[in-house]
Amino acid sequence: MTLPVANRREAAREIWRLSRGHRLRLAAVAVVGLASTAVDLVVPVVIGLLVERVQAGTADLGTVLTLTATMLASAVLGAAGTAATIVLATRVFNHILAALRERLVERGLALPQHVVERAGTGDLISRSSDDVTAVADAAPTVLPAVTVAVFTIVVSLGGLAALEWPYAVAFAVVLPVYVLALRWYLRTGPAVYRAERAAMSARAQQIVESQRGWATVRGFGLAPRRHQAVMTNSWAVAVQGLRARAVQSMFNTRLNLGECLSLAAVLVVGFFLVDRGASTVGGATTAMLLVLRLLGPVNQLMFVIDTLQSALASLSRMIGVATMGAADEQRQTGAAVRVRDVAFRYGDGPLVLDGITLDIPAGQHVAVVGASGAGKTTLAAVIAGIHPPSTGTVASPDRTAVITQEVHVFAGTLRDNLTLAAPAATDHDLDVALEATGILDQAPDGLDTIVGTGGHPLTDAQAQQLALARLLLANPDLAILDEATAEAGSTHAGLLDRAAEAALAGRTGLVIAHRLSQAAACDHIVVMEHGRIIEAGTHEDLVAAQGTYSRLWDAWNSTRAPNVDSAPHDTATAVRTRPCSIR
Ligand SMILES: Nc1ncnc2c1ncn2[C@@H]1O[C@H](COP(=O)(O)OP(=O)(O)OP(=O)(O)O)[C@@H](O)[C@H]1O
Repeated sequence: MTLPVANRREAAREIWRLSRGHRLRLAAVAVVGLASTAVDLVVPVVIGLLVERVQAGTADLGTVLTLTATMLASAVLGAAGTAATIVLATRVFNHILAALRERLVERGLALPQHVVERAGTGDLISRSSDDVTAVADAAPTVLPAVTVAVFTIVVSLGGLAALEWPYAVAFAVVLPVYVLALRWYLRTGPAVYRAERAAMSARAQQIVESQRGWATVRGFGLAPRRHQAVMTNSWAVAVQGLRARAVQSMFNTRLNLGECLSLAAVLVVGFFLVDRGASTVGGATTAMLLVLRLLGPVNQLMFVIDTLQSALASLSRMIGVATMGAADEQRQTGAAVRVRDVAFRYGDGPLVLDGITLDIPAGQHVAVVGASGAGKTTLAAVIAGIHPPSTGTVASPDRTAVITQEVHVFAGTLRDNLTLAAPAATDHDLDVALEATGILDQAPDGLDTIVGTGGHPLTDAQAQQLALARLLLANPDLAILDEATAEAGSTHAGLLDRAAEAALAGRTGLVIAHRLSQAAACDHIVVMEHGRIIEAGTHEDLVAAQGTYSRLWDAWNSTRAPNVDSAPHDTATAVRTRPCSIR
């Protein structure tokens, strides 16, 4: 599933909305642009006059100098006006584009994780980089060019008609050639540009994935395969780029044909008019110059439409994300969790969760146990809102924190690492959290202890404690501990269990329990097998029921050493990696 692309109407509506507050400036861009174009058109008229005077033998030095000065003045004024138009337009569009980019980034960051995962982060990155650049490059030239071209066409056609109507007709007869060229281009161009952009997105995705997973790529010797994939994508970009350039050149050929036909038409008409005395040579000269003057902006308009098409394709992709609904599929329920008849499958794969119904009342702690692959982590992810259920409904607290085995320690002080979760927390708050999770006495410089790369080394268990302290500070309504203490050795397991207990106290909790002592400490336990809940109840109920849990409990008791924390992990082995996330 890719991220959405806005259609033309949605894009226009969003641009109009973003232009609020800049409309006066936009009007100024149009006025200055139109005025400078009008001034530019003085030149052909003056040259025609000059030709007439020379032909009539009335062109004295004074007349020539006056007309030349008029032409120079209009050329300078026209150039200044065009420059002013470009500066004004650039400013206005930069403001609009900045607002759009902000919205894009804001929406992109707020997108549910599963949406980004399915679409690929490369697509999102490409939209906020390649597409923004494409639009930014196009914006300052498009508006002035369109304004100038439209005005020039209207004024020049009016001028031709005022000279002699057949001139205007001669040009108008050729206009369908341009219209047909444009229609062909608009039909062909956008799809080619979109394909080019999509290929660029796919390439970005491949590169991002290879860079992010470099450790895996190296570890499994996947470099040649990744390299091949990037090569294939780069080739696709090149092929799509060639197709786009081919379309451009076919368009140019059609424009050249239009240019040639319009000049020929006006020349032929001019010849007949002058021959019959219906027009002067000066008039015919002005007509030809007006047509020549027209061709520039007409071609410019066509070329801008080319850029415009490309920019619009990018703009539609940006607006598609910027206007994505903020709706979170999950319903919120205060601090309780309600799961109803949930089924889930990864892509087109088999059902991984099937008919799951579960209630976690506010403030209660539920443990999930089961063999590896039973679906425990998937259930936690569905409840956390990381994956939407395939069918059924999930209602869970808005503020949910998930801790997995993979905890990231940022380079910096313990204080830096903790204030990530609660920027407004005081040192006292941080100390309390560190103390509750038992890490404070292991930090030589207290909150100022430097950790992360090059700093005081933290064991995996200490990193877990740090994550639990962050969770305490973030103070979510629901804490999901997915294998948070699974890998702790005998010395640390007790510490981690106590840290987890402190982190869960006073909030709703879902614990993927690997040591059954963890499960026994919870209010309620569900046992999963092949994506289904096969048993549920309190520890005592389940032990008394003599079912799967009871067998697991006996096995676990028989293998554990006198120190309960030294027991092996008995219900699951695989470790899933997902960063601690707080919604
Ligand atoms: N991203 C994924 N894409 C496809 N299948 C997946 C994915 N993640 C998990 N699975 C499959 O879903 C099933 C349930 O996996 P899950 O990790 O939820 O089980 P688990 O009970 O948490 O196991 P463990 O304790 O080993 O983590 C397994 O068959 C697993 O292979």
